[in-house]
Amino acid sequence: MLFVDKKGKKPMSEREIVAQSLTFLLAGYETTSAVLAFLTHLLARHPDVQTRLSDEILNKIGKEEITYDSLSYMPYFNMVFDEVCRLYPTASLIVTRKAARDCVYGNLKIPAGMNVQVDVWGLHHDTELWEDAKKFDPERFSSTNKDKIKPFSFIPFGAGPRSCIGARFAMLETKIAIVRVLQKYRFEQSPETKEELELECRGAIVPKDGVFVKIVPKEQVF
Ligand code: HEM
Repeated sequence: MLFVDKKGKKPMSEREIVAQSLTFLLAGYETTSAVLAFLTHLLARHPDVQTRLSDEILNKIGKEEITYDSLSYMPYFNMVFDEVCRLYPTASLIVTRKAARDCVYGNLKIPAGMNVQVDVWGLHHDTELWEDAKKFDPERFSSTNKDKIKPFSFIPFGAGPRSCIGARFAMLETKIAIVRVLQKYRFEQSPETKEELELECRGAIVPKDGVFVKIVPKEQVF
């Protein structure tokens, strides 16, 4: 990537390399770290979910080294990850588009050239789309329930040709981090653990004062 293009001809300029690196750092760092923070908080608050996730890790990986293959089939992890991204779509403010032509939706006119922002947060918390929308419930994404989700009502990584290029990578990073910890420890609530997190927007939507949980060694380290 650094020195030649796909056909092995024109090298990337230094400016292009810096731009790509910055995009990956900015788009990829804060978003994933926020998801990890939200996930940690929710696991501490929902020990039943954490136990099921730990059991999946124990069954699929146990004390073995993590590999790409061992991470690829973890259906419960995927459900938990999706539900965290539904409740806390950290990058919901960057899903924007410029109208290519005049459009009319009901009473709303959108002239060509207008910038439009998709209200991802609103979609993910809409009580007409999600039953008990505030509840953390990974079962919404089980193989039987998933089909009931309306198209485009769940878009933590955006949608279409300009959707997040790092979505699979983000999921993989999150899995590696969480599997590593849950192989040996569990998350528990501490006196500082908040019931409702305060949020702030720093490009990504993040927990305002971080999250507080206890990390306790498992009695039986496997
Ligand atoms: C959980 C973590 C992440 C979330 C929630 C997230 C979310 C998003 C969203 C919502 C968009 C806009 C998509 C659209 O407008 O339709 C986006 C774009 C993008 N993301 Fe991510 N992202 C994450 C992680 C990453 C990672 C790890 C990378 C790279 C290593 C990355 C690189 C990018 C890039 C380059 C774009 C711009 C794509 C384009 O304009 O074509 N993201 N991301």
